[in-house]
Amino acid sequence: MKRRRSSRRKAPVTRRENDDGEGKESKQNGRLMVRPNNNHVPQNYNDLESNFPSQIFTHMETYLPINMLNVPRNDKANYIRHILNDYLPPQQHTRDKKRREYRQKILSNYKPLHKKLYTLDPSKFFVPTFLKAIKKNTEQSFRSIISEPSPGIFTFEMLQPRFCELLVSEVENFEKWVNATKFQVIRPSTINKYGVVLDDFGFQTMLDKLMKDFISPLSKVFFAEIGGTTLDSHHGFIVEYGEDKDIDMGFHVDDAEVTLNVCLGRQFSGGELFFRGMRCDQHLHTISHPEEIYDYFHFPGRAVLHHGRHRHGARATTSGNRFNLLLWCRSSVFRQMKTYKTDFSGWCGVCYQEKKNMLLKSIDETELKIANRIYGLQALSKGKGKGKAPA
Ligand SMILES: O=C(O)CCC(=O)C(=O)O
Ligand SMILES: [Fe+2]
Repeated sequence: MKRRRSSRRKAPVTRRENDDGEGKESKQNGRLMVRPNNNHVPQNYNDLESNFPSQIFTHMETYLPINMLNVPRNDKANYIRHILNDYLPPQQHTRDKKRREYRQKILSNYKPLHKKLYTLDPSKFFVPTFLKAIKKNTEQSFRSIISEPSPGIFTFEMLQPRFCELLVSEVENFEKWVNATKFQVIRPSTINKYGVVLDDFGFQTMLDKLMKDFISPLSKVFFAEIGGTTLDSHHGFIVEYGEDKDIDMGFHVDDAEVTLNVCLGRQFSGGELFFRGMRCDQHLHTISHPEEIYDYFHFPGRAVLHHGRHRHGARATTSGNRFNLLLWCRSSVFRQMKTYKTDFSGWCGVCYQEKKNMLLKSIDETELKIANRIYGLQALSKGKGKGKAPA
């Protein structure tokens, strides 16, 4: 089974070298206070060009030493950036810089076909049922539009047909530009030969809003245990299938905590998603149980929301063309916490079974101990009875 990775970044699943590395590394560049200064109102860093989400800067500002709290914003940003950079391996600095340059090259040369797609307009993008449920923002309102045909797989009507049509034509226009200019385009992941990364040609802000305002409310309810409450970055792309495109997608897990997958059309047959249960890293290659087997048929405008570690693949698109919008939503907090954990019984099918078996074993052992004890006591009292002198 493959682990799908975007060509943009590797899944940071490796454990940090030493547990108190934070303090040691930070000392070289700057210190943070142990507790935040709750009286200080931090500044907004939304417009900052950085490898890290802007909220991290706002959050970390409250931990700055007192003499740093009121210096110019740029100085604070640099101070924080230095500390954060200690956590990035040097190769990633270079990788991120290259990616920024790559994006800049596209942005200054590619002319969008439908500019209105680049700013999220809920009334034009989403179907009314979806909008209404998100506005209400309750588990009940979500459940009224969502079905869960198999545990952890949520499906619902999401995108308007017109929006799907326009997005597909924008993607085709981008592909046309790539071909005409012979631009060396980076595909969405290590597996795709076709498809485009939306974040690379201007959709970053729109997709960020999509994640924050429309996917996070759902993931907070349905994926709280796997980082759904703290989504803070994304990788957004389009996959393209058909005779002259990718045919299918092998069995894999996504480099995401929560994956949104919406079919944009057009006409096609085949292309079903097959799911085979959620697994942690350690149990990625274990067999599936019958109750974990589920096949999903794509339908234009309809979304599937699932855990990134829910093993899946896509069967061959046997005729026509299929375009799907994928948003891999990630949580840096969850990933950091995950490195200190070994038990994922809350969602990994095998961890769950192992924990259950251990529990059953310990119940059996306790019962045996109790039985032995009772038996011992009975034997003792019988023995005492025997030893009694007859009256
Ligand atoms: O083709 C699909 O619908 C699934 C694509 C997918 O799983 C992915 O891109 O990670
Ligand atoms: Fe996937």
